[in-house]
Amino acid sequence: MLKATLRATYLTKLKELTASQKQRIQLDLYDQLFKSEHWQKADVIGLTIAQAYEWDTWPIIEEAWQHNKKVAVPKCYHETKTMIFHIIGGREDLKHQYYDLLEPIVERTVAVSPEEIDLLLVPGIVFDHQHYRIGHGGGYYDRFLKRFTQTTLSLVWSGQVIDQIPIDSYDLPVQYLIRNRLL
Ligand SMILES: Nc1nc2c(c(=O)[nH]1)N(C=O)[C@@H](CNc1ccc(C(=O)N[C@@H](CCC(=O)O)C(=O)O)cc1)CN2
Ligand SMILES: Nc1ncnc2c1ncn2[C@@H]1O[C@H](COP(=O)(O)OP(=O)(O)OP(=O)(O)O)[C@@H](O)[C@H]1O
Repeated sequence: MLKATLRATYLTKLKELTASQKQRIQLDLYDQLFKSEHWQKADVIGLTIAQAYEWDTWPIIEEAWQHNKKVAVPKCYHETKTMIFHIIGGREDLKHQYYDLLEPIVERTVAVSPEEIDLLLVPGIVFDHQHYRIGHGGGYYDRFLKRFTQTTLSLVWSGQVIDQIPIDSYDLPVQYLIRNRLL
């Protein structure tokens, strides 16, 4: 199946999860994440502010802050399809800038280089067993991952995993997947 077809099919699947199904999956994923060594040893976590059909990232952000970890969120530059992560200290550091995405306000926050992010949580719509992913199609993470040498991890529901994604030369897999245990 083509990437675009897979993206559309699985986006629909994610949007069709009921609130309670989604909550069960999320609690399981958060639990595994917070118990993982990757999380425990990371001081700076890179993640996005989730859209409605993505796994909510606010509980992750709150947990990070409670444990004195720093949270870095990307600002997109659509001309170059690149991202720069900024450390946010609260919701007031975010505003809607690019599409519907909440992004850091540049004047209020400090940018970090990729080397300063210990653990990058990579969003995605479909994944395969080799950890390749399909995102929203901007190629933002493909470009970012090319120069990212730290740990990458995605939170994945079993309904989002397929045998094989058709990969292109620029696609890069994530290092670790945390998959839900309960169905
Ligand atoms: N919550 C969240 N934030 C995120 C991402 C994400 O997946 N989730 N991203 C993950 O990468 C980046 C933003 N990715 C985006 C990817 C595509 C388009 C977009 O509008 N695409 C066009 C068509 C593609 C194109 O222009 O080439 C469209 O849908 O019309 C927007 C944002 C950074 N922030
Ligand atoms: N390293 C790169 N250099 C140049 N172009 C790239 C690179 N990576 C991806 N692209 C371009 O970005 C486009 C989108 O790639 P792809 O469909 O794999 O995005 P995606 O992984 O679904 O999206 P995202 O990474 O934003 O979540 C491709 O058409 C490709 O031409």
